[in-house]
This record gives sequence, C-alpha cells and structure tokens, in this order.
Amino acid sequence: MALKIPVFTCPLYCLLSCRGGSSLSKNSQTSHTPDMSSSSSGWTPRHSQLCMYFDNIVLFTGSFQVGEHGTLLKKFCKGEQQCYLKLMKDSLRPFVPAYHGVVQKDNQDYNMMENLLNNFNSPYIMDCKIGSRTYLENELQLARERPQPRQDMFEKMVAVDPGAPTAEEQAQKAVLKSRYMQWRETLSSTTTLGFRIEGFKKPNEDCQTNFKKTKSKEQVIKALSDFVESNTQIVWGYLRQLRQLRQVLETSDFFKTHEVVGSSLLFVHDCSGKARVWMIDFAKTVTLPPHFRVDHQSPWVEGNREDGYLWGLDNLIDVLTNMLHY
Ligand SMILES: O=P(O)(O)O[C@H]1[C@H](O)[C@@H](OP(=O)(O)O)[C@H](OP(=O)(O)O)[C@@H](OP(=O)(O)O)[C@H]1O
Ligand SMILES: Nc1ncnc2c1ncn2[C@@H]1O[C@H](COP(=O)(O)OP(=O)(O)O)[C@@H](O)[C@H]1O
Repeated sequence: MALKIPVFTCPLYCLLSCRGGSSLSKNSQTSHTPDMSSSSSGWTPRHSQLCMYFDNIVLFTGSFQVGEHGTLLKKFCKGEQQCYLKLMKDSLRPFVPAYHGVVQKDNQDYNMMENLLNNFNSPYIMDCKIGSRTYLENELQLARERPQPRQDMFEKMVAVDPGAPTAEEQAQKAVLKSRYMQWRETLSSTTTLGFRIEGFKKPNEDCQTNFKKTKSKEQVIKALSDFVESNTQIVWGYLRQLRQLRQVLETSDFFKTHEVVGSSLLFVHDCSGKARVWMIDFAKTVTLPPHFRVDHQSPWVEGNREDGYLWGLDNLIDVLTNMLHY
C-alpha cells in the first residue's frame, strides 16, 4: 500500500501550482522568460509561458511541486503510481526515479519521486518522447464513441500550420484529440524515427521547445548537437547509458507486460562530463492483457498495441552514433 505522509510547506507552492499535465512538451513556440523578483528564500524563480524552472535547480511543469528532501511531487495518477510500484521491483529500477509513495497537499494527492537533477551542477536537461505513437488505443476508441472536438488543439494546429485543418475542422474551429495527436506525430520525427525531441534547457538559457517540426535525421542531429554543444564526451556518455538501458529493457518483466506510450527519456548532463538518462512519465503506460505480447518494434496497427519503444530507442542510438562521425 502506498505511503501517505503530509507534504511540508513549500515557499514556492504558489509559483508552481498552475495547470496540470503541462511539461516541456507543452510549451508554446514563443517562450518568454521574464525574471521574477528574487524571493527572500534566495531562489530566483523564472518562468516562461508553459515552462517553469528555477535558476540552476530544476525544470518544473504545472503538474509538479517541490517535495521534501530533494523530492518532486507530481499530480497523482493512479496508473502512473501502479507503474512506479512495479518498477521499484523491476530490473529497470536504476533507470527510473525512485518512487516514495503518495503525499497529500490541500486535498490533492501527489506521487512523490526522486528529483533526478539533485546531483548535477548547472544541468543541461532534455526530454525526448519515445515511441511511434503518443496516444493509447483506448483513447482512439473513446474519441470514436464520444467525440469531443477541441478548440485549443485546433488553435495549436493552426499556429504551426494554418493549412493543416480540414474544411470541416476549419468550419468547427476544433479538432479531435486523436486527430491532433496523429498530426503531431507525422509532423515530428515520432512516426519516422520513433522518438521526438520535446524540448531542452541549457544552464542560463531559456527553454527550447520549438521542435514540433523537427522531423528529419539531419534536423534531429542539429538539435541534439546544440543540446550537447558538440561535446563528444557527452555523446559517448549518453550512448553508454542508452545501450545499457536497451539491454535491461530486454530482461525487464515490466517492459514485457506493458504498452509504453507517451513516456520520455530524460537526458541530464553537466560540465563535469557526467551524463545520465532516465525513463519518466508513465501516465499513459498500461498493462497488457495476460499472455498478450508486443515486441515494441513492429509497426502499429490498431489492435496490436505496439508502441515502437525499442524501434525509437534504436533509432536514437543510431542518430547519436552518427553524431560521433560528423
Ligand atoms: O505537446 P502538445 O502539442 O502541446 O500536445 C499535448 C501533448 O501531446 C500531451 O502529451 P504529454 O503529456 O505526454 O506531453 C497531451 O497530454 P496527455 O498526456 O493528457 O495526452 C496533451 O493533451 P491534453 O492534456 O488533453 O491537452 C496535448 O495537448
Ligand atoms: N523525477 C524527475 N526529476 C527531475 N525532473 C523531472 C522528473 N520528472 C519529470 N521531470 C521534469 O518535468 C517534465 C515533465 O514531466 P512529465 O512526467 O512528462 O510530466 P507531464 O506528464 O506533466 O508532462 C519533464 O520534461 C522533466 O523536465
């Protein structure tokens, strides 16, 4: 059973509590980072429209708060909790943040986890969403049964490509979520490479999240080179981590029995040369029916539950390897 303990009062609470489910990936194309006045606690919070961070400390999103003793609190999601509980006993344990149970704050439950940036000095942080699709099969089904046209998604679509909506969508000024998600996937490298860069943050620079149209290998390499500042030692460090992860995934019971959708790899390095990769975001990772098997590589067709996780990881490893020969 999950531990329930009270959260200590965080002085940054009001700054961090905004919309849920936001992340690097949900940033706008036009990020701005106004300085906020220095607080008496010594923190200098800065934020962009949908990307929050604290100087040299951490990158936060609307669904997060700071926890005690170097922990992060993410808005509670039962499915994600179940994943973390299983992951804590799985061979993937070294590749996910430590999970510390459920805590409550103002009637809101949170999953408490290790802050992966704890042991880095001025970290470089990148979020890459892995897999060949970003929505669950049951989301598609729901969209068919109860279509809910989304105006916000129409607006996000038009902002990137005014010609993308169909005549019907133009008339409604709304699109279905499944349609938006599929469009996002074909626009980016998700469908061609099985992963996409959601965003990254370098020390003393604004978040970069303008990767919605980063699709070709060359574009991806350009973005990754910018993130690692062409430092081959860092690329080697990430490659070592990703190859280890690849091996561990082959042995993992968790991976064997789950459809892993919308999950990211969090890349973190700093100027000491330390580079680490972790799997994060299991909100859309679901257990497969008993005896149902996926290989995480085959192309997805509705019903086969394939997520393309290993295909994406292999492509990412290839791309990083290519960078060493550039
Ligand atoms: O990245 P952009 O183009 O802004 O689109 C976002 C991402 O796909 C989110 O996925 P993730 O959280 O994995 O980044 C998704 O959240 P879900 O995870 O809820 O599907 C959002 O759906 P809504 O939250 O319904 O708006 C969708 O609007
Ligand atoms: N355990 C963690 N330690 C440090 N940063 C994290 C951790 N988990 C998430 N993050 C940061 O928060 C962002 C959003 O996390 P994610 O779990 O994808 O949330 P959401 O589902 O709200 O998008 C990530 O891109 C990363 O920058």
